Amino acid sequence: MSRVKEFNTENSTAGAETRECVLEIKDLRKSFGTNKVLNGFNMNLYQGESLVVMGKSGSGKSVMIKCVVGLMEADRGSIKILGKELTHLERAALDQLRAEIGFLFQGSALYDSMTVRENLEFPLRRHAARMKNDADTETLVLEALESVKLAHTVDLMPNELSGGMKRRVALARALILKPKIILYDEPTSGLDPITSKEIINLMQEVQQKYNTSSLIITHDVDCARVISDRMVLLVDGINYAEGNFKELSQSVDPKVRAFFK
Ligand SMILES: Nc1ncnc2c1ncn2[C@@H]1O[C@H](COP(=O)(O)OP(=O)(O)OP(=O)(O)O)[C@@H](O)[C@H]1O
Repeated sequence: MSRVKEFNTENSTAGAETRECVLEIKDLRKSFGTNKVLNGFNMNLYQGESLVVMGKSGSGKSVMIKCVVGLMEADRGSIKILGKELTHLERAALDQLRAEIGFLFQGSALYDSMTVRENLEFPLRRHAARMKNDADTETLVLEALESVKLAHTVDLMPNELSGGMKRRVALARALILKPKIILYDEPTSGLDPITSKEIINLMQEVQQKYNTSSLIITHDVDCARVISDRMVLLVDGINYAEGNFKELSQSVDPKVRAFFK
């Protein structure tokens, strides 16, 4: 019997099964010595949806993301991205697949010694082959910056930008390869409520414009409420509960309730 508590009423996963699964995680396990961090984690991200994964500090969210992007090797389990099993891929194929995933890391992670333009050109240079038939670099850089309403900052240095602007430039950089999936790691952390709202609005806009699927790791209940089509709660190393925000926030299970206090 499944251990997962599914809150599967109304529209949470309705229709999800008929959509393409762009990221499928099955029975993911990762331990460090005796510390069993992921203990059979399962998750599906479907085309076009915004899936929020919430877990308390130290629950293994970053470990899960690192396994997905290939920065960490899982002990067991399967990760399929766009139908391709990660563990079976050679380096070149893995690199190609990585170009299908955009990341927005905590703290933006822009290169401080590069201009905004150079920051955005960086992934284009790394994946030059992917973009060879596309518009020229300048057009792509400006298009990505326009999507986050910051085309006028193209020649500025990161230290000339506010925290919220840096986050938006980082989002533009994540978008520049036109990825099918975007992974957001705590997209609103360290931002004030108004700037957080701006970022959330932009995340929704780019989702529509670029037709991406989003996996969002966050502690921010307000962010989860606004952005999630569906949520997975990571507790005790597993996908403990799944459902939409309304369903989960009305749960009587103490482990689920703890997220919404
Ligand atoms: N390289 C590592 N070596 C040993 N233990 C690790 C390593 N990386 C993570 N861990 C352990 O795995 C557990 C989960 O860490 P992780 O960073 O995934 O938590 P998290 O849910 O992302 O937390 P936070 O919300 O605070 O960022 C922690 O107990 C951490 O100490």
